[in-house]
Amino acid sequence: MNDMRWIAEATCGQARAGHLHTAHGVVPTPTFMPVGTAGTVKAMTMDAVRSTGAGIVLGNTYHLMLRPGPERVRKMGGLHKMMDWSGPILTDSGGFQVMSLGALRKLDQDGVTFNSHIDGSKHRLTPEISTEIQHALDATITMCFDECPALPATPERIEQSMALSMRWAARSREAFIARPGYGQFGIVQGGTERELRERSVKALTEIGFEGYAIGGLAVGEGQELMFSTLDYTTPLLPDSHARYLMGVGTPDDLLGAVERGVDMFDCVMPTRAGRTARAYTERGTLNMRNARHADDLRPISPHCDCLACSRHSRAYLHHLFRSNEILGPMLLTWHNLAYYQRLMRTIRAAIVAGNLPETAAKLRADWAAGDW
Ligand SMILES: CO[C@@H]1O[C@H](CNc2nc3cc4c(=O)[nH]c(N)nc4cc3[nH]2)[C@@H](O)[C@H]1O
Ligand SMILES: [Zn+2]
Repeated sequence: MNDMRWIAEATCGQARAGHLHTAHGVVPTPTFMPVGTAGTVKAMTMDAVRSTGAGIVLGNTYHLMLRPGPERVRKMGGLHKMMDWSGPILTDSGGFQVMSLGALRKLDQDGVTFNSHIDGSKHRLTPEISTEIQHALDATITMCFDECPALPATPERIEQSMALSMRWAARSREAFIARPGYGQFGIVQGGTERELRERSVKALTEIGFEGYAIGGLAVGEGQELMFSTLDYTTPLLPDSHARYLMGVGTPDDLLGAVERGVDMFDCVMPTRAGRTARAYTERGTLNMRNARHADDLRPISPHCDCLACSRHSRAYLHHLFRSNEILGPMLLTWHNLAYYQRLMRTIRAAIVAGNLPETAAKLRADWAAGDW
């Protein structure tokens, strides 16, 4: 097999459908990656994740390096065997998690020194260390080690941070060990500053990667600014490579980002919502703790084949969450991930059929129509 590659199948406006060919299998895009932060998609067995139709999952270098640690992951046969997932795994590089999780951290030109949020122990991440850990984890897709500046930030701060991330991208690429079917993605930075985004894309495409991520977004800037940043950033990226929008998003975010040329997504929303009684459906979201569900014998969604919808009722989910039963978060996480995968399949089919505008209008109308 050659290096990992994304092969286009169809376009509809800026939107693209294609396949990501990897050493661990082929993934149809657009695709949504369930978040498996610490080597588990929270509240899900991997059989359940597979049943939703997920093709690729995400892991986090930051969490896995702290616990169980790369050496123990290796002793368990590597991340794929440890998790019971033979498909592709994309690992984030740790910088974002350090900045958003690490209690105490010191950023310097060479990397980041931080104390574990678990036990306070001292650790260091650099482009080389992060890339080596991702290699030890046998990540199918390795992410560059970057710095994602917290917003709001001055254009000067964004520019300094982007320039640092581009230097770190070159060092990450230098440390990457190329293997057939494996790849490394560069991460575009530059906040919501058009000229900085353009410079970042130029720097990354001159280095050359198997795919490109758009970072520095979904950090509180809001959907309008995220979309306007995508409007001028995705068209600058090579048509022949996969594009991954990090940390996004709601169903409406996913649809709008696919319309702007994005192929890959990851977000904690469907799994986090599943644990907090929030159900995603074709008609918007439901709070399963709400008393109005107490006697409702209908499934969460009539269009869903997940275990919650095929075997149980809204009344049962309501009962489970009111009783704080562990089965509640399990079933609702399963449902939310099944909904996200069904949504991506619907969007993908519309791109291939050439009717994404009509399908998008129907999706938005249904979300606005409210519960059945
Ligand atoms: C605002 O909600 C919080 O934010 C996260 C989602 N938003 C997000 N933006 C990201 C940007 C980057 C980046 O620039 N670089 C790297 N390496 N990884 C990233 C990961 C990201 N995730 C969720 O954790 C959620 O809790
Ligand atoms: Zn369901």
